[in-house]
Amino acid sequence: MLLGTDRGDTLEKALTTTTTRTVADDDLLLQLKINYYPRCPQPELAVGVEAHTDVSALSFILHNGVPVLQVLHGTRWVTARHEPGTIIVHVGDALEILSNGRYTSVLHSGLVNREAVRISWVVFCEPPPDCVLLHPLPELVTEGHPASIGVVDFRGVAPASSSVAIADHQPDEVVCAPSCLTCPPPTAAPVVRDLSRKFAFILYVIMSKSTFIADVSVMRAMPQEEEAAVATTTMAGGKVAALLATAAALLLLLPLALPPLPPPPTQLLFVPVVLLLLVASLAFCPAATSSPSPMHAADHGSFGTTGSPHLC
Ligand SMILES: O=C(O)CCC(=O)C(=O)O
Ligand SMILES: [Fe+2]
Repeated sequence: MLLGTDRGDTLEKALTTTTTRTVADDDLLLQLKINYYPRCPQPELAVGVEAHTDVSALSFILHNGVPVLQVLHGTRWVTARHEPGTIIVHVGDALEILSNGRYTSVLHSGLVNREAVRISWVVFCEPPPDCVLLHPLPELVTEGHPASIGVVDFRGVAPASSSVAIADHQPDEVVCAPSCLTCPPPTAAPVVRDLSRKFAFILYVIMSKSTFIADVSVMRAMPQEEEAAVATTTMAGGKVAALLATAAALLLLLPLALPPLPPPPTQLLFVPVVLLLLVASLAFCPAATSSPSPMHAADHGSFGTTGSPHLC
């Protein structure tokens, strides 16, 4: 034991002696808590587990090696070493009290990682929750080392004079890594991607409809004999419009293929809008002067080249 065999026995006895009875060694409570820290795209904005000390005597942390555990060392937060195949052991509040501050309970917190999920299995070794009263061991209270704290109820009702933070979970509390975990709200990227998707769809529908509407209007406006030529022209124009519409849709869909970070390519939205305007102008505002002959209509190649003043 940490304080030597004799004191170890004394500590153990203190941990298992209640106000009403003396309990056996195996009455020491071992509580298992499993923490799951999801990946987080912006770890600097998130907290996995807030800074706290464990109320236990000792905590044993089995971890999957993702180094997120922070420990206050003097005045600096340092990342605890996460050696593969090792466990991390924390001194908790109960041991700090019993040892009269010779061991100090570790203030620690958990961050989250951008790339990796962190999982930890923590075993808290604690006195039985019912009615154990903790106080510094008399052997460790001397003139030069007065009691750092009076008697405290392990349930966490620490007297005001207590220098020890009775923090973290209570023995019978349902522990809560996920609810302690706060990940920042989604960045704008997914929102923009979602908008892009909707916008692309709407745009595509508008494009196909406008092509269709233009075609029908053209047909209505044309004399019978020009219909065949105009149909050819419209088809050629329709192809250009369809191409432009597809390009616009592709540009809008592009953000979907991009990773969630870095920042959203908002400016991309302008390109399809310009294309849309271009197509619209081709569709609805053909050059007023162009009056293609049946022979050359197809050569103009511009969408909706009808020469019809009705459309513009
Ligand atoms: O996940 C860890 O390494 C620490 C978890 C912790 O501090 C706790 O559960 O009390
Ligand atoms: Fe902890």
